[in-house]
Amino acid sequence: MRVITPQELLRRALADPSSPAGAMRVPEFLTAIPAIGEGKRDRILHDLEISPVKRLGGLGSRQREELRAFLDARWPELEPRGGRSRLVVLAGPTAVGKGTVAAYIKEHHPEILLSVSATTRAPRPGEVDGEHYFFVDDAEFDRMIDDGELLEHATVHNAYRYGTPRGPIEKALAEGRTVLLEIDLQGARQVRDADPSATLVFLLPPSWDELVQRLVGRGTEDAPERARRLRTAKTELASQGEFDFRVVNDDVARAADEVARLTR
Ligand SMILES: Nc1nc2c(ncn2[C@@H]2O[C@H](COP(=O)(O)OP(=O)(O)O)[C@@H](O)[C@H]2O)c(=O)[nH]1
Ligand SMILES: Nc1ncnc2c1ncn2[C@@H]1O[C@H](COP(=O)(O)OP(=O)(O)O)[C@@H](O)[C@H]1O
Repeated sequence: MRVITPQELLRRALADPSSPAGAMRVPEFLTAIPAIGEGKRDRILHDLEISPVKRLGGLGSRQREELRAFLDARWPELEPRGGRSRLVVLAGPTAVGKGTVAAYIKEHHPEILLSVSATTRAPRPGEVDGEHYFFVDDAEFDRMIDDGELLEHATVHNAYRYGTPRGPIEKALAEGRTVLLEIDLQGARQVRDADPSATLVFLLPPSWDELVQRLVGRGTEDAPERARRLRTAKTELASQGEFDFRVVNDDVARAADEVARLTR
């Protein structure tokens, strides 16, 4: 049987406060950890300013951060996140807001590395090489594949090629950082095959109509291209069951924080 680490228990409690883990009182949680007796338990509660009647699922954001930091500092040797690697994939249908949510995470959770992909498409106005994408030509993209530099790659929307450079990810993971990949469904499947312990998150629109509104509102595709993408979106939505977590992008900040929380 796999032992559930305190970190994993806390993660479950925060992901679903109505779960058994969420209903657990903090003192009970602490004393369930080997090496924490009643004296130590009371000192921790006092230091972290957590009331003994608090349940894990009811912790405020500052308290949960402090509790997590405390656990991480105390048990750095524990395997992170109950056997899952810190490689996290964010996928979802066109215009659901993947780019927007990923940009929010990059700004508000600087501890998470947002992977920069290579692509054969041309830069759009304002896009910076090496920051938004590594813009390469077909020959260079082929070379990267041949030299094994890409963790995954795919042709997206039947147009350009996109791929995830392996080097920066391996370096960040080795440093214990979380790495977020914002890639398409084909790429998500390749990552899962390459690393079954990766965490796959599927971003959902609040409704189909809202998805259509976002695609139209963005104004970056003409009508035939929008129709084509919406057809693809239907098949992509049907694959959401392959993912470990589903997050509804109703509000950017809320959805981004939920994704960031799942990655801990
Ligand atoms: N497989 C894969 N897909 C990627 C990668 N980088 C970006 N994508 C996907 O490529 C698609 C097109 O991205 P982009 O050119 O920025 O245009 P967008 O449609 O406006 O987001 C999006 O669905 C991204 O998720 C990558 O490295 N690998
Ligand atoms: N939670 C949200 N509420 C309203 N509009 C959103 C939300 N998230 C994203 N959008 C808007 O939807 C459009 C598509 O978002 P984008 O990030 O480009 O999608 P994707 O990367 O999934 O194709 C953009 O115009 C963006 O501003």
